[in-house]
Amino acid sequence: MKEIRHFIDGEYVGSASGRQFDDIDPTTGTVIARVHEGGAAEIARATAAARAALKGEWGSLSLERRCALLHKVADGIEARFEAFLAAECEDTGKPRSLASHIDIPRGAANFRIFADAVKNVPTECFRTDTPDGAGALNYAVRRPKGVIGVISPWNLPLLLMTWKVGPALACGNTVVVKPSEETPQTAALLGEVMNAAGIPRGVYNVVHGFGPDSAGEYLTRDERVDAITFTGETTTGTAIMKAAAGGLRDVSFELGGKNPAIVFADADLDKAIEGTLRSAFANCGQVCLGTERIYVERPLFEAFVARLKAGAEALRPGPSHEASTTLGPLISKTHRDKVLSYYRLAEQEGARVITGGGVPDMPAALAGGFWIQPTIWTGLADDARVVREEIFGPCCHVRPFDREEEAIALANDTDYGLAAALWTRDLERAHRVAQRLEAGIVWVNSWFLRDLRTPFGGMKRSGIGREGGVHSLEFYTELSNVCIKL
Ligand SMILES: NC(=O)c1ccc[n+]([C@@H]2O[C@H](COP(=O)([O-])OP(=O)(O)OC[C@H]3O[C@@H](n4cnc5c(N)ncnc54)[C@H](O)[C@@H]3O)[C@@H](O)[C@H]2O)c1
Ligand SMILES: O=C/C=C/C=C(\O)C(=O)O
Repeated sequence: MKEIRHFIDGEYVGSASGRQFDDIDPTTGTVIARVHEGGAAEIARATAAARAALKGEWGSLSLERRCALLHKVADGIEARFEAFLAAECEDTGKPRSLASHIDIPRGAANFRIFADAVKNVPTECFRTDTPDGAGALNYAVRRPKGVIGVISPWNLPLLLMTWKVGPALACGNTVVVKPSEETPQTAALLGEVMNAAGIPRGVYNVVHGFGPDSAGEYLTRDERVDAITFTGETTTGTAIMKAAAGGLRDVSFELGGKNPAIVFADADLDKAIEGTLRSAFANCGQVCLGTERIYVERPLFEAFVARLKAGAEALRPGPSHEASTTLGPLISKTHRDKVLSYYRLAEQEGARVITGGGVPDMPAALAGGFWIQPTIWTGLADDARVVREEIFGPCCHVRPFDREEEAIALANDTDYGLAAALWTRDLERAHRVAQRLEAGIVWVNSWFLRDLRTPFGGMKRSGIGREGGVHSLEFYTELSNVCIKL
């Protein structure tokens, strides 16, 4: 049985308590590894190592050298592409075709983009007039924030963890990562790549465990942590904010969503269907940017629903490695029970089930997996819980609209504000509507098309702050202003 240990101060270590938990394969429900559960002792060791590294070789490296090392980390991920791909697919059950195009390549990209950005983003300088006429110079300088606590979710484990670790290290910080208890493997594997790349010990640390009363909560309360960057559920964000408040630690939150798509009658139907099938069902609907509410202009509504139904029913559940697999399972039995409870709720709330609504028949070898049918509903009221609450599964509700103003009001009628998609050939309308949608990211005639230099994050209950490009540098550094009297 594989054993997954913490990575602290450049070494793999077990838990002082000896406590361990199971890592489960979501395609079969079988145990694939035993994982050490970190507690206060492991968090203390990791944060001490991270603090010490700031004062050691890492803290005195030149910017050029630090960025060169981060490119070597990216090289290391690419050199061990198959190992990362196998680990990610084993932990999540997602199709290899998905992880090989999205998750693992972005693991490397998240180091490269910030190793380059940090060298090319200027800080401001002002020449200031003074009464004596000699003037003064005011210029800003960036310094690392210190030790960053990184808490990441299970849906895109390597991508979302490195989306935080990349910029944090590029800015000269050190990190303590608490990956999701559901998906420990790629965070652990990255420790080997860090050592091989020559990243000094203590710069990258990983402590496995859960949230409350476990590694996650201890990390958010540790006095040696200077800031917390978290990706996960909105309710968890609230708990972390309370824990971080004690030490007045800065937070960056990427939280939940209930993202809308608006499809106008003039949209390219083929493109709108292709994009919406991905945004509703990719990663078995476990993407925070995914679409769970779809609004279609009435003349196109019936045709759109029919095409979406056909696309959903063409998805093939199966093991990650099979090329024919286009739909993986949900991450856990607990999460599947949650999504199935919404499937039942939808019918109680009066939904018309266009397709799905249950669990597919799977071959005996996969019968223990957390499989679920992609599901499409129509006919629900705008205040139905299924239309308002994040489900985080392969399901969506489709509703017709008649006027542009109505579509904007419906799309914005949510407590969240993470992402939105808009499909129309009328570019004036695209600009007009996109700028009125209350979402951090709006895609027009596309979805999940990512430029890592752009601001990324949500408003309302979808998050605090933006990361991406210069926005990550804003969070992972402290700015000082120096005023020189000339
Ligand atoms: N906005 C984004 O970019 C984004 C991206 C991916 C996922 N998400 C959201 O994440 C959720 C799914 O992921 P999840 O189920 O892993 O989320 P989650 O909030 O249950 O857990 C996320 C991480 O937080 C840890 N955690 C839980 N409680 C904690 C606590 N009290 N203190 C410290 N750590 C704690 C977990 O162990 C895990 O590592 C969905 O709501 C999804 O929308 C958002
Ligand atoms: O499930 C949510 C996906 C988030 C994706 C990113 O954070 C990204 O593409 O940088």
